[in-house]
Parts: sequence; C-alpha cells; structure tokens
Amino acid sequence: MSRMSDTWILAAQCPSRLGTVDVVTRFLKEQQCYITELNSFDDRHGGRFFIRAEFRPERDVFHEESFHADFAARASEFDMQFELTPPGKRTGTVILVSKADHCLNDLLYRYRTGQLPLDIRAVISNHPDLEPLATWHGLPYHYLPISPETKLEQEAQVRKIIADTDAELVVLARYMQVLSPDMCELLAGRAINIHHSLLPGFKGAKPYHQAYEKGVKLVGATAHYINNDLDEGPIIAQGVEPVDHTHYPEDLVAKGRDIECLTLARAISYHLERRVFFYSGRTVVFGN
Ligand SMILES: Nc1nc2c(c(=O)[nH]1)N[C@@H](CN(C=O)c1ccc(C(=O)N[C@@H](CCC(=O)O)C(=O)O)cc1)CN2
Repeated sequence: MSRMSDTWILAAQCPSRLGTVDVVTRFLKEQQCYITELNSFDDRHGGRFFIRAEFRPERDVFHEESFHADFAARASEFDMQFELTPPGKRTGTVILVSKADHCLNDLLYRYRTGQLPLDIRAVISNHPDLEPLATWHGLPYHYLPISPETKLEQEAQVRKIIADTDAELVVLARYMQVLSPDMCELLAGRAINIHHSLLPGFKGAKPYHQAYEKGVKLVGATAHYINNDLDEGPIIAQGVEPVDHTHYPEDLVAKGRDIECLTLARAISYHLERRVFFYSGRTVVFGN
C-alpha cells in the first residue's frame, strides 16, 4: 500500500480530445522526467478524460514552481485541471471515532510504521474509550460528548479542531454520528468514512444485523467520501468476506472487522496518492 517516496504525482482530467495522453507524456519527457507509472481512462459516455502519472526527475535540480507554471500553460490548451504532488508528502489528518477501536488501531499501526504517509494531528471522539490508544501513539485526543441538545455545539468544536490543526483529510473510523449539511460542505472531497456493509446495501445503523436477517453469503465494507446523503457518498473502495448460515450477527461483526480495516486503509492510500477522481457523483480510481 505504500509507494516509492522518490516519485512525483501528476493527476489531471479534461474534456475528451485527441492528444491528451501526449500532452502529459511529451511534457514529462521534455522536462527529463522518467515515468514510473501511467494510468489513463476516457469515459466515452460523458466525454471526460483522466490521467495519472508517477515520475522521477532525471536531472539534478527540479524546480516545482516553474514545472507547475510550464505545465499549466500546456494544460490550458486542453482545458485540463491538474494537481502536482511532491514525493514523501505527509497529509495533515484528523481522525473521528466513537467506541469501535479496530479501524483506529489499524490506522495507527500503518501510521506508526510509515505505511500510510499521514501526519495525524488529532483524534476526536464522542466517547472517552479510545483515549489510551491515541495517547500511546503520542496523539492529542479530544473527548467531545454529544447529546441531542449539544450536537451542533459539538460539531462546531470538531470544526474548530480541524481548522486549528489545518487538517487536509478527515477520516471517520467508525464515527457513529451523522454530520450536518454545513459540515459535509466544508469537508467535501476530503472526508472518508468506512461503512460496514457493501453499499448501497444496508445503509444506516447496524448493517450486519440487517444482513443477517437477509441471509447474505457475503458481508463487506465500503469506504466512501462523506456527503449529505447518508452513506451515499462517492465510493472509493469496497471489500468482501464470505459468510454462511452458521454465522450469527455477532459473528458477522467479528468477521467484518478485518475487511473494514483493509478497505479503509486502501481508500486512504488511494486518496493520498491522488488515485481517485470525482466524476458525475461517482469516482474513477486508478488502484494498485
Ligand atoms: N452526513 C453524513 N454523516 C455521516 C455519514 C455520511 O455518509 N454522511 N456516514 C456515517 C457513518 N455511519 C455509517 O457508516 C452512520 C453513523 C451514524 C448513524 C446514526 O444513525 N447515528 C445516530 C446516532 C447513533 C448513536 O448515537 O449511536 C445519529 O447521528 O443521530 C448512521 C450511519 C458518519 N456520518
């Protein structure tokens, strides 16, 4: 899930047109940059093109500002929007949790071992249970309890922590509170939730119990961006685990934990590596 930290990432999208691959690859060659990974997709239904290149400069000095300005001039001819990400970037992140600890525990292991290039700046929860886990990792833990009367005030406190820490990414690691429309607007495209079912199936609370009642033969997890339609945000990654009639709801909950952790970590990795593009309420994902 981790990537070579010496490569740059150029992610771009534009209206479909002849020459869109060439404008990227030719520019990188002219800039003496060696392409180590290249993905592209052209959506013939919507007439939209997507490309992602990982590259390594083959010259001694690489000036990001002039590279960006020079490519912007080329990209403008194709009405191309792009993003350039430097090697080894660690993304400022805040993690929201409630009581379930498995996803937080897994993320903190991947953070501590460098597998996910995160700069975790705070853990926020509406319960006190997971403070020891955050503290062991040397991370600030903000216990912000919620009641129906204090939900909006609590969310204002969450918003302030996100702003004060200058967090770019917000991860809902089994955070069991619905975010307000204003929060969803603030966090559009940068808040990732793990839902413990194969969406769009079994939305809302207790999806494993819903699945049990339906006698499913697969349980799953879905990592998606948050939006105002509960559990309907653009999907980034999904994972499945076979189950059968011998599994009761508590067994499904237990079997689902690993796939939730892996699916969330995979989605975060894709986000950090600019492998995810938004498109018509869905995503284009250049996975690895
Ligand atoms: N605006 C959004 N907020 C959240 C989303 C989302 O997609 N859009 N995903 C949820 C996570 N989630 C399922 O994955 C989920 C969490 C909570 C609930 C819910 O009914 N919560 C109740 C309170 C439950 C409790 O106190 O234990 C509520 O908020 O009133 C449903 C689904 C995270 N937020």
